[in-house]
Amino acid sequence: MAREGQIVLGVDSSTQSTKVLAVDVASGEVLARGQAPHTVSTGAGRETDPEVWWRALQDALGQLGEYAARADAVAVGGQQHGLVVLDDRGRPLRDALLWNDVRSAPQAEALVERRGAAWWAERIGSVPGASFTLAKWEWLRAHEPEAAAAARAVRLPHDFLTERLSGAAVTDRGDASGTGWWASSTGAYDEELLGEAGLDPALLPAVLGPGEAAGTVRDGAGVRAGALVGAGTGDNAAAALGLGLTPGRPVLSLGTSGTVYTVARQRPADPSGTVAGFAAADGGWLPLACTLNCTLAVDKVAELLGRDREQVDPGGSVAFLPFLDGERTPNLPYASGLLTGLRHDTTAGQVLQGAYDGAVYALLAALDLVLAVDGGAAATDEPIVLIGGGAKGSAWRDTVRRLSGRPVRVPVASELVALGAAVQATVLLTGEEPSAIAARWGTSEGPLLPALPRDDATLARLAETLPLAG
Ligand SMILES: Nc1ncnc2c1ncn2[C@@H]1O[C@H](COP(=O)(O)OP(=O)(O)O)[C@@H](O)[C@H]1O
Ligand SMILES: O=C(CO)[C@@H](O)[C@H](O)COP(=O)(O)O
Repeated sequence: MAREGQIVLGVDSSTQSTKVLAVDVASGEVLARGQAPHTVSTGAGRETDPEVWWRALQDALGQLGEYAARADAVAVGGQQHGLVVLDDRGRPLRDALLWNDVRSAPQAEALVERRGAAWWAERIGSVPGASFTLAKWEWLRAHEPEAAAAARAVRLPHDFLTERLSGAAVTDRGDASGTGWWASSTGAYDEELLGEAGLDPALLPAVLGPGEAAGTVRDGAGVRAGALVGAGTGDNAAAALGLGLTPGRPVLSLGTSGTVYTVARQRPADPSGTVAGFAAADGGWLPLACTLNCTLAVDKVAELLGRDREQVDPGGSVAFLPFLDGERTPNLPYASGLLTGLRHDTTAGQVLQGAYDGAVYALLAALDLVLAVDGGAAATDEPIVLIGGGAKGSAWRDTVRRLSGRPVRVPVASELVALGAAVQATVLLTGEEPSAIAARWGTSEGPLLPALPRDDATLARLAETLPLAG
């Protein structure tokens, strides 16, 4: 039972920033919020110093006024897959290799080649691509063997922060399932794969079950010492908790990454590699497809065109694949952007609309495969739940409606990842099911935008440029 006056903190440590919400446990009211930016390297790789995340967390906590010092529990949702290597005092040996760093593509290809995609899908639950932590570990072994050999702890981004808060070396099944070395078929680390990777299992965090606590906040960590600390989870799994997501309801998240997912009763095992078979934080499954080029790619195109991101024009004949960072879905890590179909009468606004269309096309093509995990695509009148920073934009909303032909629900509650972490923290206090907390807080309530007629002409133009199974 929720007690009057109890407060939880939910943290979202994602690619571009850390966001923290202070939430009233009884009502779900957001009492205060804080946000601080991260720096991500540019060029061939994508790296961030984990100390940047810790400083951003402290900065964001400092913006909560009295609430950090009054919190009863805290949990961290974090960007998935990133490789954090630490020395024996918990200090980063080098900057973290992030999920959107495609330098590890050759290592991912070699891993898949060695066992075959079907083996990975069946045993691990996902066919590893460049984003997976295992491919990053192999990249590190190949390019910086001294850093790999010096590692005394290997963590994911959210584990790193949970450990700084609580001193506990723990993770959860949701984020562990994005490593490539946690097998969804057994619910445990795959010691055979770890052996092949030369990675001592003793360097990895313990995997906590749903509802288990990591421990309590230690002195000087920026949150009331003694407050309970949740296991945390990956950011997409956290958002699913935050929404109280039920099987068959599709979510589309527009952030640095684009993701489409649902929760499923059946364990996903897609040998095509399009659908990652992640575990959900509450014990179920989280089939998910992820793109590398979403809001940042579209914002870059707007900048190149000298336009505001909302200045789009309808119509025209372009097909634009905005794969500026290489791409993960479809698996084209060496790709770059492609623009075709330009005419004398093409407007800059149509080119910008083309970038939105290309980004959303790649996501929607994967949606049917995501929904098929539980045995069939959901009814097309089932609304897509639209979240992430991009969901605030009209051009994004209209593009998803036009290319999906489905209604779209935009929850009023922004920051679903941080809210999901707050739900996980609340479980520690009240013992409720996460879905009951999300329902009590009304997290998925928001306007329902009606379906628009599906724009088959644009979809056909894109499919002609790049056919995608869907
Ligand atoms: N009002 C808005 N309209 C459209 N897009 C927005 C708006 N505000 C923020 N964004 C987009 O949201 C993105 C950040 O989304 P977010 O989900 O916070 O990212 P991440 O979780 O990956 O750090 C930015 O890249 C920006 O393009
Ligand atoms: O790699 C994935 C999912 O597999 C990404 O979704 C990351 O988890 C990063 O998320 P954002 O920073 O874009 O929220």
